[in-house]
Amino acid sequence: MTKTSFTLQATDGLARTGRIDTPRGTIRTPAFMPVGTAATVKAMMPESVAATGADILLGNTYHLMLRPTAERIDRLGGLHRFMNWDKPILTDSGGFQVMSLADLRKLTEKGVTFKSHIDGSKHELTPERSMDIQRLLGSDIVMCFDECPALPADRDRIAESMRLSMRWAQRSRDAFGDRPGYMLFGIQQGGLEEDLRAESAEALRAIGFDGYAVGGLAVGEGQEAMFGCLEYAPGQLPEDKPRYLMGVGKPDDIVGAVKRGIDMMDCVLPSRSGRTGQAWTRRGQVNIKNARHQDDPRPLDEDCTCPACRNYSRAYLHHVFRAQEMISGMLLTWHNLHYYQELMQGMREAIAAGQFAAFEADFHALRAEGDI
Ligand SMILES: CCCSCc1cc(N)cc2c(=O)[nH]c(N)nc12
Repeated sequence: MTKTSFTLQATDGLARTGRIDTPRGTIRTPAFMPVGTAATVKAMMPESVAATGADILLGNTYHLMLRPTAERIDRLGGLHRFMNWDKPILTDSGGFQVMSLADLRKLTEKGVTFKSHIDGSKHELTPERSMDIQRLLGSDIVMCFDECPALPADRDRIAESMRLSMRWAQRSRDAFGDRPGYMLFGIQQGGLEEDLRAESAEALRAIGFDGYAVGGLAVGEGQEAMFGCLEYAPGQLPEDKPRYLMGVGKPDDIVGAVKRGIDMMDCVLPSRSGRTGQAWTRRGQVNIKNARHQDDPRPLDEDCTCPACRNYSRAYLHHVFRAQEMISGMLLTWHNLHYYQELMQGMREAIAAGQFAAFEADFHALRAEGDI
């Protein structure tokens, strides 16, 4: 197969389930995408990430351009070969990470210049350079180069930033060119302003993309404001293309986003919190470092089939976290990513069966029971 396609298979209310077909494999939607920032999902072997059920993972233009550089990865056969992951990879375009990580940033119409947070070296990112880096990496899904303003921000700042991102979206589209088998996603901006988001959606639709991201959220606005924006933002985007909500989120954020028409999400939370001893379960969150677990022979989650829950007790997990043993982050990261993928599979099945409302009710009822 040399082409890509998105097929909607069922809807239930605004929730949708479908598939994105690419030459490197199929992505079942709604999909959760683990984040592999520096060519690794931290504390996980690629085979383990695949075993959790992930169909796709994320990489970061910003991190990989600084170290080991996109040119080196290209010379070594591309990111898939480099990190031993042969399924699809989506890469973010770098602007968001520059604004959150780099030093001495300078933003102009052309792009951004900045100093590396690693060694202070000077760099420039533009829509054209971002497309070139993502091509060198071999990304299956390429993100437009955009600017994501930190919230809160006044309306004029949000409007100005969104319009810059739309000009950058056109330049990204022009620089990406015609690449059968690869997808380019536009990124909607506009903060929490419905009319600015509509303007952004129309600008992206006129340019034309293989998928559309809802950007500019999960930047401190809180769940209520995010859901308020998701009441209208997904519906402003083309119905026949994938809709990707960037940087989200906690399990209840994810269920609420799918309910409102989102098809793809990514977040560092399950892997990052796994390394700090925070387990996400169907009954809520468990801090395994809490002393109450030190004699508990039960698994994290009696109903979970991941290696951590099948083979280890809470007492053991508590011990290896207290002892700062490497296996601690491995086991809890595996559990969290497994749980996230189970949640996505449960939603895909519920939407296909027209039972999403019941799924959502059960999801919240289990968490309300407490006693975890
Ligand atoms: C690997 C990380 C991917 S998601 C990063 C991210 C997260 C959030 N919350 C928003 C944005 C955004 O508006 N634009 C871009 N490019 N990225 C964003």
